[in-house]
Order: sequence, then C-alpha cells, then structure tokens
Amino acid sequence: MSTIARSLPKLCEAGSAAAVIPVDIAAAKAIAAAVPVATTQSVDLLAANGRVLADDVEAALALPPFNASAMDGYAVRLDDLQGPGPWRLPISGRIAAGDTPSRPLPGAARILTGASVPHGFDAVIMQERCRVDGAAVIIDERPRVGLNIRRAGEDVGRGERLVMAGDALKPQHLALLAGQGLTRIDVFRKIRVGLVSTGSELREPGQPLHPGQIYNSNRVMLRAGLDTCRWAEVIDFGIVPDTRDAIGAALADASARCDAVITTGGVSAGEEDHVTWAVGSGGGTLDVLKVAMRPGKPVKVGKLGPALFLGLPGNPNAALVTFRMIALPALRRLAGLGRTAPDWQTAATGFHYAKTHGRTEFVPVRTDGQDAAGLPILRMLGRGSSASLRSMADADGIAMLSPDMAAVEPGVSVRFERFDWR
Ligand SMILES: Nc1nc2c(c(=O)[nH]1)N[C@H]1C(S)=C(S)[C@@H](COP(=O)(O)OP(=O)(O)OC[C@H]3O[C@@H](n4cnc5c(N)ncnc54)[C@H](O)[C@@H]3O)O[C@H]1N2
Ligand code: MOO
Repeated sequence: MSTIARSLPKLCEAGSAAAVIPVDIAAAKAIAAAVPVATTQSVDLLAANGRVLADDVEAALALPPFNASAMDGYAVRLDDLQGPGPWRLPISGRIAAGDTPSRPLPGAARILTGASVPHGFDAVIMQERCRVDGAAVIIDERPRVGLNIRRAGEDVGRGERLVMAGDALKPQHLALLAGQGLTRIDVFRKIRVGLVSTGSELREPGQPLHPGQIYNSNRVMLRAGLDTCRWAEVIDFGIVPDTRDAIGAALADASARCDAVITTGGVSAGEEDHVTWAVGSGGGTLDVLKVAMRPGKPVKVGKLGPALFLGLPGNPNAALVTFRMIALPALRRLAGLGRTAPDWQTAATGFHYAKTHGRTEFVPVRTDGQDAAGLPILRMLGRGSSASLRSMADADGIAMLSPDMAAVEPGVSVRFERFDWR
C-alpha cells in the first residue's frame, strides 16, 4: 500500500512513480478496501424493495399451506371410479377459494381454482374434461392420483431457505416473503455516498456558461445511477473548484459524513489535479493510482479516514467506465451485497478496432442482431473517446476488450455488460 504523504507532493501530482495495475486487481483492491456495513434496520416489506437483506429468511409456513385445486372443475375420489367408465357421480357440494366445507362431501364436489381440496379427494378433473348432467357429473377418463392438485408444501417446504443475507431484494422476493405473511424485514442500513465534482471549469445546468466552461454532466450521471441503487443514499457536495484548499475541505467534510466518497476530475498529472494531494494531506491512503485500462487510467482507490475513497477521472466516459468496473463493485460490498461483480454476458464483436496490446479497453456498444451461435453482435459507438457523452448515451452497454487483444476483428467473443444500474 502506498501512503500519500504531505511531504511527497510531486509524487502525488504526477503519479509518475506509481505502478500500473490490471483492472481486475484494481477492482479487487477497491472491494477489499470496502468494509461492509454492519448496522441493520427493520423496514416494512414494501420499503425493503431493492434493499440488502441482513439475515437469511427461512420458511415458517409451507406453500401452499393446504392441498389446493389448480383448476375449476370437480374433485373426485379414485375409489369411486371402479370398473370401466364413463362414471356418473352425484355433485354433493361446492368449494370456492377460502371455503372449508363443514360436512363430508360424498361423490364429486364442484371445486374452484385455489380452493382447499378436502381430505379424501385425490384428483380434480377440469370442467372442460367432464360433463354435467343435472346434479351429477359424468367422467369419461380415469384421472391419475393428484391430477390438478397443488400439494401442500410442493412450492416451499417448512424450514427451506427463501432468501440469503446479502441478496438485494427484488419484487419477486417480496412476493415470496409476503407469501410467508411477513410484514417487516431486517436489512442493512443504506450506505451514504458522497459525490464531489471537482473542476473550476464546471457549471451546473441552468447557470450561464462563460467561455472555457462546460456543464457538469458527471454529477447527474452518478446521482441518477446511484438513485437506482436503493441500498445507497447520495450526499451531494456539488462542484468544488480546482484549489487544494477547496478540495481538501470538501474531502474532509465528505469523509466525516459518508461511508464512501466519490470524486470526479483532478486525478491525472496536471498542476490543477489536486485530489491525490488532498487525500494524502487529509491522512488518507491510496492503494490504486494507475490502472492498465482505457478509459480510466488515472483512477484512484483508497481510504480517507474510515471512508472508502474512489477518485474517478473527469472525462465522462472514463468516469462511467471506472464507476461501473471499480467503484460500483466496491460500493456493493460496502452495502453488504453478496454479488459485487459486473453482470457479464458473452457477445461477438461486429466491428474493427485498433487497440493497444497489454491494457484492457472498454468501449460503448449497441447490440445489433445475433450471430450463428446466438450471441448478440456488438456495434461499437464513436471512436472510444474518453470525453464523449454521445457514444455512451447511445450505448446499450460496455464491451471489455482484454489486454491480450490487439487489432479487434468482427466475430471475436468478448464480455459485455448491459447498462443496468443496480
Ligand atoms: N499529462 C497527462 N495528462 C493527462 C493524463 C496523463 O496521464 N498525463 N491522463 C489523461 C486521462 S487518461 C484522463 S481520463 C484525464 C483525467 O483527468 P482528470 O481526472 O484529472 O480530470 P480533469 O482534468 O479534471 O478533467 C478531464 C476532462 O473532463 C472534464 N470534466 C471534468 N469533470 C467533469 C464533469 N463533472 N462533467 C463533465 N466533464 C467533466 C474536464 O473539463 C476535462 O475536459 O486526464 C488526461 N490528461
Ligand atoms: O482514462 Mo482517460 O479516460 O483514458 O482519457
């Protein structure tokens, strides 16, 4: 681990002495620097949507809780269907969902979907497969035992594990937990993520733009992205100008109030790039200084007090790629999620691209049809400029071109991550 000390400002500014590390190692170091939150809270079932489950949940209730009819039809006993058919059985009652008959029902019973099948009946014949004649039902075909009956416990057995600690709860998990009658769920508290947009050239949308200035696009991109992560809340420190004092003060404030601090800009080699210096002067440490990736080479990862520090490059495409490949996995771990890695799919290149051997390159892509093996074919957008807002806005996701690749030809299998922000 390299400690960035106040006494080494030259090293911090240029970062020139830092080793360049592969992107998977950089992501692993970021994940390792993230200490998962331990505090839990009990929330309403609906409020648990997207939150990280704190403890395994086991089924206290078998599902279905009783033998239930899967069809509208007639419940029968196979013992009543002796000898050759057809068979004629008197209809002795009617059972709708929620009913529990108070008397024995000999012969057949009219039964509706979801109704409890009384003890003794061993099949339900759907109404399209039999005929009603007055107060009797005529059955032509002998059913098998259990036909159209959902057995008690066939979906969920008592004591089965339903969801695991570290799962991000999806709507269908909530349905499963609702099926258990649960109203409150223990989840990890939300992590607080501080966002700092460094850059004296930046203005917020709505403000007048003077020559040499640009609008802050990283802030809204990262905020909107993090807003979809229901396990995180953002504390926005706005735009901070490129001075050591301003950045130092913003980082001190952010690290005192947040579990993770994300900066954009100010991490490369120029004399206005003060973020690395400010981390060191605030007593922080950096584990990752340069990564063999494009875009995103100057990304920084470390600790700032107890907070995880993630210094992303200012170029929007570089900020997006480093956020998804390095920052998001670390934030997921911080939030207590079991799954931290990007959700990779395999796809086939549908483009030519001259890439630099020895580094990982990430390019914005759109899917366009399938190859003969059924893999999605990727079209590359733009020329891979790290400053491009347009190409990533048009993209379905990011393709990873591995370090061993040089000239990329169509038809090569690559990893592809769709933009999905949780
Ligand atoms: N001499 C060197 N120069 C640069 C190097 C290098 O190694 N040596 N690396 C280049 C690479 S790669 C990148 S990426 C950038 C990263 O620069 P910084 O993170 O220090 O970012 P800035 O210089 O502050 O800004 C870069 C670029 O992005 C624009 N920007 C910044 N913040 C925002 C924002 N919130 N929204 C929209 N756009 C933003 C900024 O205006 C600059 O155009 O450094 C290269 N240089
Ligand atoms: O890391 Mo930079 O984005 O390659 O230009």
